[in-house]
Amino acid sequence: MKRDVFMANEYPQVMTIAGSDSDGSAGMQADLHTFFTRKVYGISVMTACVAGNSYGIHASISLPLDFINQEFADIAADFKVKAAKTGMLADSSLIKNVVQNYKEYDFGPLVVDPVIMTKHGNMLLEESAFETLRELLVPLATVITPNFYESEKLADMKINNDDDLVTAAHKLQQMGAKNVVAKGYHQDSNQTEVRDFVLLESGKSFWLSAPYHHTTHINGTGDSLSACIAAEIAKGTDIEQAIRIAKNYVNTAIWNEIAVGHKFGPINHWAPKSE
Ligand SMILES: Nc1ncnc2c1ncn2[C@@H]1O[C@H](COP(=O)(O)OP(=O)(O)OP(=O)(O)O)[C@@H](O)[C@H]1O
Ligand SMILES: Cc1ncc(COP(=O)(O)O)c(N)n1
Repeated sequence: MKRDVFMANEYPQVMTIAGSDSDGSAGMQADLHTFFTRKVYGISVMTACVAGNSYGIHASISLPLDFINQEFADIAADFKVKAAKTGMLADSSLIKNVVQNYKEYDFGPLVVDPVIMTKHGNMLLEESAFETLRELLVPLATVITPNFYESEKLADMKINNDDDLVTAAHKLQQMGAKNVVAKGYHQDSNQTEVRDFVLLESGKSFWLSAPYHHTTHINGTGDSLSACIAAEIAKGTDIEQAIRIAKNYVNTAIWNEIAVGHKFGPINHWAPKSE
């Protein structure tokens, strides 16, 4: 039987630094589903774990900082990570620890998904850590992907319309994030469209819009969007194209629902065509 030999550069290595979500729909599990279907090799630094299911999150713990340091050291000693993303970082000490490790090793461009609260209202980051997030992590972001609520918190302003979202994106860029994907509001059952505002390092900006899908299966959309951007960057795709590919990827995964869980379900990572 002929054996195929896959060269190292055919499978770029991408790292998620995130929390585990036991129901598989969001967090690190959504990142790894995304990496797998985008044909990159997924590596994971687990920071925290939440226990939950499609009804909600019921418990949460952070992993010891020494253990997280060891995860980073082991990965750096053996792998060539081409890009990474962050997800749930729980508190200020964890953010500082991740930032310190990221500065110590070379893990390539960083996509920051500034996870603060799930779309069902569970807080995944302590309020006292918002300032640490702004000061230490935002400036490391090659791309930052806040949802509507996270843009309000990080930019410290109320967002009532498109102009406000644009202002918030500029504020995040002034804080040091190179490229910003400020995701628009999508909780209104009367809306027909979702719109995300993209502000690139060059100053170019544009809106990415898609039809609004009425569904309860949107857990992990933000995780998957940021993971797909990191996967594309690792493959060498330019930032604008990586963002466009990721938006299409998530959109297709939302529109092709799978019946998993009884309440708020996952998106379908198999639906988008993989390249
Ligand atoms: N119901 C929907 N219909 C169409 N697109 C959607 C819907 N919900 C989310 N999206 C899209 O999914 C992408 C992820 O955005 P979202 O605001 O859900 O991120 P998030 O809140 O960070 O997600 P997460 O819940 O994983 O933290 C955005 O491009 C958004 O427009
Ligand atoms: C560990 C972890 N990280 C991130 C999310 C985002 O959640 P959602 O998609 O429900 O907003 C989550 N539920 N769990």
